[in-house]
Order: sequence, then structure tokens, then C-alpha cells
Amino acid sequence: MNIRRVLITGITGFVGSHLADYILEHHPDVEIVGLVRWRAPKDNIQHILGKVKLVYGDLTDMPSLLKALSQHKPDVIFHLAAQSYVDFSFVSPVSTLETNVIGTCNLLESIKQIKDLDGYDPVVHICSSSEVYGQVRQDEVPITEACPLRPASPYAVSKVGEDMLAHQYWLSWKIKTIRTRMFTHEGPRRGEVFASSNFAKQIAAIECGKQAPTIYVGNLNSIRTFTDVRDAVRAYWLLVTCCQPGEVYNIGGVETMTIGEMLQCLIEKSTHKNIAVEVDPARLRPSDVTLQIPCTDKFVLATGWQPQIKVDRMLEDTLHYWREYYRNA
Ligand SMILES: Nc1nc2c(ncn2[C@@H]2O[C@H](COP(=O)(O)OP(=O)(O)O[C@H]3O[C@H](CO)[C@@H](O)[C@H](O)[C@@H]3O)[C@@H](O)[C@H]2O)c(=O)[nH]1
Repeated sequence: MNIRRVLITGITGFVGSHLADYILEHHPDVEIVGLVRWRAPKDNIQHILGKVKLVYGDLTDMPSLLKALSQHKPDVIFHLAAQSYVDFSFVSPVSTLETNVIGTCNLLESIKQIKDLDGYDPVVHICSSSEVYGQVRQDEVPITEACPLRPASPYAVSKVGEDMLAHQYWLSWKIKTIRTRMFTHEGPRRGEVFASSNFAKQIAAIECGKQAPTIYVGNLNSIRTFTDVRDAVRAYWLLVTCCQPGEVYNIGGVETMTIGEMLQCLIEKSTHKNIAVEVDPARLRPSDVTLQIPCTDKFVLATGWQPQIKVDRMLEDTLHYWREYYRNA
């Protein structure tokens, strides 16, 4: 496929901004259009403003999607915009479902309407999540795409909805959706609410005297397989160039550890040598997913993708990101 123009929903977010960086560096001839809500913070893309075209669009405002798509007709759409924080979805399930399910439906329906008019036929990457599998049994790891979906949070339910909608638009209307179920992916620019980024931010705050030397945490026993976000966005590019519409692919790393072990690695990197750890009950979830180890054979076979960045560097870079944040504050 000859990709001349892509549209990224969520370009101002963590993954979207890294995807834009990747495309600018490795595919400089591809034009990048980013969908942004008005007044969306642009800190993550400050360094590439002028190299990407930003257009107004809101997933819950379908006319804005119709306008952006019909004006720019991207060959590929990376749909990364979402309410992505599991914990917040327990507090605000309706807004999570609105953004992730209705928002995705608005996007797919907009594509369908333009396709019905003039045959517009883009490849659409739909970003589902490892959370759709919920709490798996020991004998179900590594988790394949055939594992039952047992969502354990409103966020996970919303991603099941998004995932199934994408499949249905392929089945019914031949909209060329390709779904990914990405496992934990972290790195610089990660929102401060997520575990690795939050812990790194607390350490950076402790180092510069802005926080007493105690890190507050939730459940440290969850097992995750970590991928660096820069490997994740490389995988997304390979996905749209090598993979099949209508299919779903697990993507994830190879380094597995508990959240507690990940925290320990971060603490060892700190210049502060006396950091205590304290559980904050407010950080414990009503139901948590504590075992996520992917089988990525299907994706690796289709693309040859392998992660290149080690967890150690990912954590180092995340800590560096937060140290810089405080240095510039
Ligand atoms: N956020 C957070 N999580 C903590 C903390 N302490 C322990 N945890 C535990 O750390 C695990 C990871 O939590 P998050 O970092 O919030 O990520 P997640 O729930 O795994 O979800 C992320 O990964 C999914 C799969 O890629 C994504 O779909 C989702 O949007 C999000 O990015 C969970 O088991 C959570 O209970 C803490 O202080 N903060």
C-alpha cells in the first residue's frame, strides 16, 4: 500500500505523539493530520508543531469527524484517542463508554458514510486493549487472541465494545479495520496517573525536595509484560502495512515482572537512597487485573516485529522525563 497521508486521533496524547515522531523520522514523505479537540493541551507535540497538520475533531461530535475525514481523506487512520485510565472508568463509566464506544462508532459511521458516497476506503487501526481479557487463569497464559473476553472494569467493557464494533464494521460494510490488543506500554510522556509514570514522577519529586521520601502505591502484585511506547508505535506502523483487515492481533513485550518489581527498579535508579513505600488504599481498585502476559505469535509471524528497547531503558527515560519536568517547572 502506498501511504501518502495518515490521520491520528489522539495525536496530543502519549501514544499518538510518539507515533507522529516515528512517522516523521522514518517516513518523512507521509503527511500527518492530527485530530485535536479545541483547547487540548499540546505539550506532547510542542516539538513537532509545524510538521503536522492539526484539525479540529471530537469523537463525540460526528459532524466534526465527517468534515475532517472528507477534507483530508487519509489513506490510514490510527484511532488512538480514548479515555484510557482504568481506575477513572470506575468513577465515570458513562463518559468512558461515550468516548470509547460511541466515539468509535461515530468515527466508523463517518467513514462508512463517505465510503457510501464516493468509495473512500482507508485502512483503520482500532486500538483495543489487553484489558478486554480481564482476569485470566494461570493455565490461560500466555494469552492468545482466542482467550475469552471477561472485562473487569468499565474501561475494559468499553474496549470490548470498540473491538467488536470494529469487527462488525468489517463484517457488514467491509470497512478495513485492523484491531490491536496492546499489552502494557510505557515510557516518557506517559500520563502521570499510570503506575510506572506515577512512581517515576514521585521519585523525581522526592529527589528535588518537592515530596517527602515516601512513594504512595496501590496493588504491587499485578503481573505485567512491559513494552516501550517507541516499540509499540513501530508495531502500529507495521500493522497497517503488513496485517489483514478484519483481524485482531495481540502486541506486547517480552519482559514480565510485578508492579512491585518495576517499582524496585525505579527506586534503585534514584539518587535518593532512603525512599519508603506506603500503600494508599485510594489507589486499590474495586476489581483489578493481576495477570497479563501476551502470546504475540500471530503479530510477530505477520510482521517480524520484535521489541528493541529494554524495560531498564524505558524506566530510565521515564524518570529522566519527570526530572526534566521539575527542572523546567
Ligand atoms: N495507576 C496506578 N496503578 C497502580 C498503582 N499501584 C499499583 N498499581 C497497579 O498497577 C497495575 C497497572 O495499572 P496502570 O498503570 O494504571 O495500567 P493498566 O490498568 O494496566 O492499564 C494500562 O494498560 C492497558 C493495556 O495496555 C491499557 O489499555 C490502559 O489504557 C492503560 O494504559 C494495576 O494492576 C494497578 O492496580 C498506582 O499507584 N497507580
